[in-house]
Amino acid sequence: MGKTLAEKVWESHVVRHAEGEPDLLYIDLHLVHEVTSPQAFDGLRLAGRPVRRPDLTIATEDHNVPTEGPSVTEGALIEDLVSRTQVDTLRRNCEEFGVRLHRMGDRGQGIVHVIGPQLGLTQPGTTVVCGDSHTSTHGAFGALAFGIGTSEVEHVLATQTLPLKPFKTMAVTVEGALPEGVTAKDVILAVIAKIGTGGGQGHVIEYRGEAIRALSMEGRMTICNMSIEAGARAGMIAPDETTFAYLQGRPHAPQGADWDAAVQSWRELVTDDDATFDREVVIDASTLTPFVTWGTNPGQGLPLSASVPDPAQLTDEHERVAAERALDYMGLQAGTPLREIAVDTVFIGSCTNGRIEDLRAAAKVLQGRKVADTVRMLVVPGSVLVKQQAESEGLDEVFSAAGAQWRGAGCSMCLAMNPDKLAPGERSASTSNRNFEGRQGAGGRTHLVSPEVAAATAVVGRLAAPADLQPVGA
Ligand SMILES: CC(C)[C@H](C(=O)O)[C@@H](O)C(=O)O
Ligand code: SF4
Repeated sequence: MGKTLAEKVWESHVVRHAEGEPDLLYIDLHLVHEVTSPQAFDGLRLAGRPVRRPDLTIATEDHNVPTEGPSVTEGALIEDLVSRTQVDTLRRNCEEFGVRLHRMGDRGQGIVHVIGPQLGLTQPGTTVVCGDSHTSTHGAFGALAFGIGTSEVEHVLATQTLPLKPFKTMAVTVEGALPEGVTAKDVILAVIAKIGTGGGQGHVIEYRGEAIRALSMEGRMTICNMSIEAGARAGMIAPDETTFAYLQGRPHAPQGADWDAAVQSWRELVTDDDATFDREVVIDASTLTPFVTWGTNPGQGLPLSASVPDPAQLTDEHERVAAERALDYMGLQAGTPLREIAVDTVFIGSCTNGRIEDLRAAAKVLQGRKVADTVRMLVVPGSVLVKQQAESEGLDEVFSAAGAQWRGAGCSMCLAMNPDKLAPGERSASTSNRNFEGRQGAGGRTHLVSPEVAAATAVVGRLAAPADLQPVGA
């Protein structure tokens, strides 16, 4: 019987298989950041072990870094003591164990899931792990990419292998072409709303179909990034010409004859025609529209044209209670049109939507327009290279002229581990991936949106799509 893409990558990495035991898989790339690595390095130290493959391990500072102020512009110490300790600990660990680290201020620094692809480290058919749930992002290249816990981080540091339990396979096929103005973010928010936050549990999702094939690599990363929000272990997209074109010439991509050989083998990385999936979901792309969340999990989303749902109409008891609680936390009334929800903060950034195409899309909406007086808008590039690219295209000037704040690279307001936070009761439209209670700051309220919707929302002051805006100059 044929094999799925995920099964092919898995099987090519098994270094030990024994009946009734997890397979031991070889890991090609281990990404490290400051939050989930300290105890792992402590464990190595205690056991007197080195890092087995420092050359396959790469670290960056992202979650705890401020995105403005002297620590960004002048290399001053991070003011917050907890954040400073985390970052300093990573620096000491990387120094001691010989791991490459992209520190604040380096050209290569940025969010862990932005820098791997950007450097050409993330390649088709590889296994990629990181102590971070959004490692699924790298699956956009046809890599099998998992988030792991801190004890697993230690295992990979020590052995470059990882015991993994078998997974189930799921296909999400998005058929047809996306309508004008509908983005990768809208697709994945719609997928999660359809299958639920537990819908992918235990599965590796492969995204397929014409609408997925038509996406750029960055759009594909946005989709795979949020697989974890559907409960999946990983998300994948088979590599194709788009993938190869993105990778070619990147610092760590193969070169010359090696490149040709690599592309030839990468072409094999497709699900066989006669392979079967444990579960299949089909979505008609033509039915999709800009999508926003109204609740406190990423599955509580609806088309922007809809209204806040009435929990009383939900038949599932669990869903009803969750919706009631979400509306209470979010300060929303059932029946309110989503377009009437006013926000005070707009955040563009994160490993979901902090890449150059996201910034271009937002700048295109803001060009010649102004952010509403009632809104503060943060635009945070996912990496220093994204920042430099954006500046070379003049995007920073578009953002600044519109009244948005142009920041340094990092996770920023995606999660409240650095100074970029919502105050209690504040409401954001955010291009990040999680809208949990307190995610962007205690008491903060988050609506997940695409960069285009975020930018239009900043202009209007209420949830809006670019199509809702007056033409510039009108
Ligand atoms: C801090 C880290 C462990 C966490 C994750 O695993 O995803 C963070 O990146 C997040 O997005 O919530
Ligand atoms: S940007 Fe957000 S989701 Fe991505 S790694 Fe950072 S905190 Fe996690």
